[in-house]
Amino acid sequence: MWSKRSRFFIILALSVAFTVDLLFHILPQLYQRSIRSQCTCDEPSRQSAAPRSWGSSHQAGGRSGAAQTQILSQDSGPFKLRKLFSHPFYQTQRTPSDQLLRRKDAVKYYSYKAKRNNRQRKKAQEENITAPYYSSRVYLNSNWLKFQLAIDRDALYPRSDPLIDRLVEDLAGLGITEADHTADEKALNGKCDCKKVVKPSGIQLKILLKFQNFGKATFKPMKQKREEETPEDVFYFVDIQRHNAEIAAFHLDRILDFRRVPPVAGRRLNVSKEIRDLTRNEDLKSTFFVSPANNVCFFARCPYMCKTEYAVCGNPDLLEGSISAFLPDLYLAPREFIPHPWKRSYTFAEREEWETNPRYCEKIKHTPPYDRGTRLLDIIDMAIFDFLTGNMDRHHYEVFARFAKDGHIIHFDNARGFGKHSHDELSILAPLAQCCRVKKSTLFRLQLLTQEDYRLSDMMRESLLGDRLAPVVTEPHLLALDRRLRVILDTVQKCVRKHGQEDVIENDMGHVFDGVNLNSTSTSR
Ligand SMILES: Nc1ncnc2c1ncn2[C@@H]1O[C@H](COP(=O)(O)OP(=O)(O)OP(=O)(O)O)[C@@H](O)[C@H]1O
Ligand SMILES: [Mn+2]
Repeated sequence: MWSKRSRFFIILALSVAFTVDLLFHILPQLYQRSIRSQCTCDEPSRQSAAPRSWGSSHQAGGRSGAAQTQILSQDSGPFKLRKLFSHPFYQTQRTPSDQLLRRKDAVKYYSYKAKRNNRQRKKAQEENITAPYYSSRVYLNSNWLKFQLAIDRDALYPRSDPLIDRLVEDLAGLGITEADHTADEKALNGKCDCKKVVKPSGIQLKILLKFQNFGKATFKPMKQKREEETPEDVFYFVDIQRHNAEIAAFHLDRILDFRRVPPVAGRRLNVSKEIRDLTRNEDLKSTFFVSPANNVCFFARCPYMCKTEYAVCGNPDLLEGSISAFLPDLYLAPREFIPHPWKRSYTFAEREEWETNPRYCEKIKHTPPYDRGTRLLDIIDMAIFDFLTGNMDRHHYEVFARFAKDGHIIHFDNARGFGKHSHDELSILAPLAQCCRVKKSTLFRLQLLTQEDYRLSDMMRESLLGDRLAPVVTEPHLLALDRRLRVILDTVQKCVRKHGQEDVIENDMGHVFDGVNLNSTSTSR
């Protein structure tokens, strides 16, 4: 058998092997496990983990502290939301609607643009910029194109389609290939050849992002922390834009079943690597600087009011913001830009007619495009939506030109909502209060959202947990939604008392819910 000496060496070798295993495998694993059990796990890196979206897989990941704890405590995702979306009020079928785009035209147009981009790539490489190559394989099957192709006369996206959740995941996680000023900022600098210039965008800073799959989006950076309320003396037209309001508005619009806000996701960008290094726009590049606190900052270059005081800064590079999916290019789907009939005066002293004339709605009712179809009712839906968020900045609205008077309104630009949770701005409800009209479908859903099992604040809380920047808004803002919902329903009730149900409630649901007693879903709780 083995000598004493070789037995000694075998034991020694085994002890060394065990010690190595203990030191380098067992202990680190135990340590990791103990950390994981306590950690509030910060968001993992951008590309490695797309945010968990409610429509797809339901494991918790990519969440920060409080939000993650909350998700883990609810076994498998958004019970309440799923229950809401399967309620009969959310199942009504409309007749198949007109699509906005013809697939053939869209594919031809984007293929042309991809080819043009590929040609520019060559030039860019000569300038030492790495530009991406777009093959049709990259974009023909992508969620942004599917989203654009699904837009129809009734809404920007279909109900309960997992496509939207996948698109939101893309917005929050896909690799960015290029950054630029948005078209309206280019127009201000005289560099836009676009036929349809929208309007000056003042001090608001937005960035156009292009993704690796040829999709596009607008990024609005964080300017105000979630916890800050807009000070009382600030006028609505100089109020700051809030990225979290853009995100929350998308979720609210979906919960109300309007589906008129383009999909939005929250995301933290590395402003050096994902904006400065990826832009070929020298103007944009030149607005970057390092702050005294060593943070990377940049600002909007525009003809008035844009100085470094209005800059946004990363920490030191990371900056959170909202990313909104692009609607089809204006070449494919031109939009009309229409002044809002209840727009506010954008001066300190002047008043608009709707503020002084109690019969203003009568006049509007007889003015095209409000004299037929659902446009006026859509404006009232938008007033309800804006009252809930507290957004007073609705000066214009946009519709797809192709649908003319029959198309839905697009709820663009919701960044001035969620400013004050402690104040309900009743004047936003003027279209409803003055016209005393509301769609039955809207009213039914609003009433449903006051019920214990479907409470609006609970729906919003749950829905927003799906965003990477959760919690997107603070608790008082969520509770304000319930309070404001009651104000809306009280306004409708007053109208019904004055004019009768027939005159106030527009039956857009056919006879399916004829048996439902509006009072059985009453506002009082
Ligand atoms: N997701 C999008 N897809 C396509 N176009 C968009 C999108 N978001 C914004 N736009 C266009 O850009 C315009 C300005 O956007 P938005 O109002 O959100 O920015 P803003 O900085 O608040 O501008 P403003 O100060 O003019 O209100 C919109 O009216 C719309 O025409
Ligand atoms: Mn705006």
